[in-house]
Amino acid sequence: MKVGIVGAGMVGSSAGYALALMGIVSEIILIDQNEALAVAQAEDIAHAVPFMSSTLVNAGDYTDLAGASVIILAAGVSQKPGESRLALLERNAAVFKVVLDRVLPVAPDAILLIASNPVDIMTQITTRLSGLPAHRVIGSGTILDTARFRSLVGRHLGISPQSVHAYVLGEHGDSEVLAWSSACAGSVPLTSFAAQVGSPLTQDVRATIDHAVRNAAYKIIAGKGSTYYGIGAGLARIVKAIVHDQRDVLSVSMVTADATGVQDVALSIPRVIGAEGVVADLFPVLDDEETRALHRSASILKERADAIALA
Ligand SMILES: NC(=O)C1=CN([C@@H]2O[C@H](COP(=O)(O)OP(=O)(O)OC[C@H]3O[C@@H](n4cnc5c(N)ncnc54)[C@H](O)[C@@H]3O)[C@@H](O)[C@H]2O)C=CC1
Ligand SMILES: CC(=O)C(=O)O
Repeated sequence: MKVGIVGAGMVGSSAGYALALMGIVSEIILIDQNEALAVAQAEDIAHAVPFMSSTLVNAGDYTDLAGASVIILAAGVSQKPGESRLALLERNAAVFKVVLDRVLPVAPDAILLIASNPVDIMTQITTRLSGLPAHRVIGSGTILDTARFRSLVGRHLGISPQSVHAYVLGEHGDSEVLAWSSACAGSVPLTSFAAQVGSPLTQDVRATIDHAVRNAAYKIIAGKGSTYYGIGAGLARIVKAIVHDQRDVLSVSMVTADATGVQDVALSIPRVIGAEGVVADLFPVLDDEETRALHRSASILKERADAIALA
């Protein structure tokens, strides 16, 4: 099973590193307009392989993507400190036009997995430009925000994040929605679990967690310039669900026919992921405030996606 990665910067190389350590694919091809960077990243990652797996890791050009099952698109610019994801739109849309022109002819059957920001709108643009069915163009969406949410709730409750079943919905960005009302720990509603373990989820606790999840990227970028380990692992997790046809429920972005009354908009909800890409959408039960917030998030994304000219 071959996976291509276009954009061998911090995010692309972190995804390649996570995939190589997991050993779930046979071959990884790294491509970048900076060829020397792609070669160096591939060689560095390949040197980790003997400790963990037998994945072949190489730099290549677009023709090497032939036969790839999944292609991760992580090319483009990233945020400067204080800059929003949406501010990257025009620059990364231009990069994707160039990249897709090279990717699609050689790998028409690959599932495209988008990481570049603003990831929801890049997913919408890629769906439009590629002509592929929406379920084969997946944005990493809120997979990372969901991980951040689960991590903080798990710490508060003193349990593993893997026992927290909670999702972040909507935009991977400022308008995202933490779905508290449907969240569980184990099989117990979160509020009840929190009371049982003596760590109640007060309004203050919720506000602190919401702020930390929503602003995690800004904080990390201010401290070290960019974020990459979290999304690298998240991208590898999505690839695993695809290549093993795992039917995992993950919060990812995809063009969605109707999201709280907003039509044809790419955003995240929990979705079932398997070999064909997204095989089912799962609309969580939300309270009124969360529904309003998701509608607002969908409207923001739809407006920006409709406004971008791709000619
Ligand atoms: N979806 C998510 O949760 C996250 C998304 N990101 C996004 O991922 C993207 C990449 O971020 P980083 O890896 O930190 O940036 P980076 O600057 O380290 O890497 C980007 C790479 O893209 C390459 N590139 C640019 N134009 C290209 C083209 N036309 N063809 C081929 N390669 C090209 C550059 O040479 C560079 O190596 C950004 O848009 C960033 O905002 C970052 C973190 C999390
Ligand atoms: C940069 C980014 O999108 C993140 O870390 O969430």
